[in-house]
Amino acid sequence: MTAAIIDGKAIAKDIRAELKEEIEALKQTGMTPGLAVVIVGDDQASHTYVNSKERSSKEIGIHSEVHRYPADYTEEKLLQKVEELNNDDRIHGILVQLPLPKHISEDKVIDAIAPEKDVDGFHPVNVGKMVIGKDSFYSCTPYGIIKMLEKENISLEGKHVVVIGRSNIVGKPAALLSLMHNATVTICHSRTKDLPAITRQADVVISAVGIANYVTADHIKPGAVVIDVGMNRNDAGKLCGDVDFNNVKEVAGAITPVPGGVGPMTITMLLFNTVKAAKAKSAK
Ligand SMILES: Nc1nc2c(c(=O)[nH]1)N[C@@H](CN(C=O)c1ccc(C(=O)N[C@@H](CCC(=O)O)C(=O)O)cc1)CN2
Repeated sequence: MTAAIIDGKAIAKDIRAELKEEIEALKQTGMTPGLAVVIVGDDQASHTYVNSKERSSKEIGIHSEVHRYPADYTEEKLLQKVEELNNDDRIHGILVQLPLPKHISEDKVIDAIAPEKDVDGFHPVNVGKMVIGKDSFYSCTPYGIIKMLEKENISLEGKHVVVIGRSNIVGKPAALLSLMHNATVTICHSRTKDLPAITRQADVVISAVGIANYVTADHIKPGAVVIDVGMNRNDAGKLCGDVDFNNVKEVAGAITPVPGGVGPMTITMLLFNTVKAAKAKSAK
């Protein structure tokens, strides 16, 4: 069997086109969704992601602001900036790019963002709502996985989803969102014993461990769906996921590539959440 390749780029493009139309309609009512992105420090990959967020926002008509600060910017000043953006009526979504420099507490900064503007879905209020199955802003990468499966007509109802990784940003929300879609969910992590024995029971494997070639063909039940969230560099410096793609695709029923799988959905769901925040504001 050779797996169907799930094209995240194409799905992201379709969703962005839908959002563009929705924004045009919102603009007719006098509402322009606004997104503020804050970045501290000089991590090159983070700057690339932020530039992409700015470009993607503008392409679909979102008012976009990026606030760039040097690595020695203080926590106090950053918290003040967040407060200013919380009170800015043109801004419906606020995102602080992670990771932050070590001297700044990510928790403090995330907690300072108004939950109704937390388009990253990282604030404890939004995480708590998700845990109890309520609508909220969901973390963009796992939400992107769910949207991607929906667009591919892959239902999670009654399926066994095995998530590898327990981070607050990907692993835990991916598990909770799968549960919300009536999957039976297992979370595996670095202390899990006999991982392949568990993943081989899965109808859907979501890997978010950050180790190249961690998931091999013997981890996968024939025909299973394999979602690769990893972003690693191989020995040749090439971007690759957690999954041994060439061998796993011969066993799986469907698989996401890296690049071009889950990655493009992350920024798309940020745009989606920004439009959702703007609509919620205009409904008030
Ligand atoms: N505040 C946040 N910080 C971070 C988040 C986040 O969701 N919110 N996620 C990651 C980085 N990230 C967005 O910020 C992100 C990562 C990857 C991609 C992506 O499109 N990847 C492409 C490959 C890109 C390349 O060639 O390097 C792909 O997989 O196809 C988008 C966004 C950490 N920080």
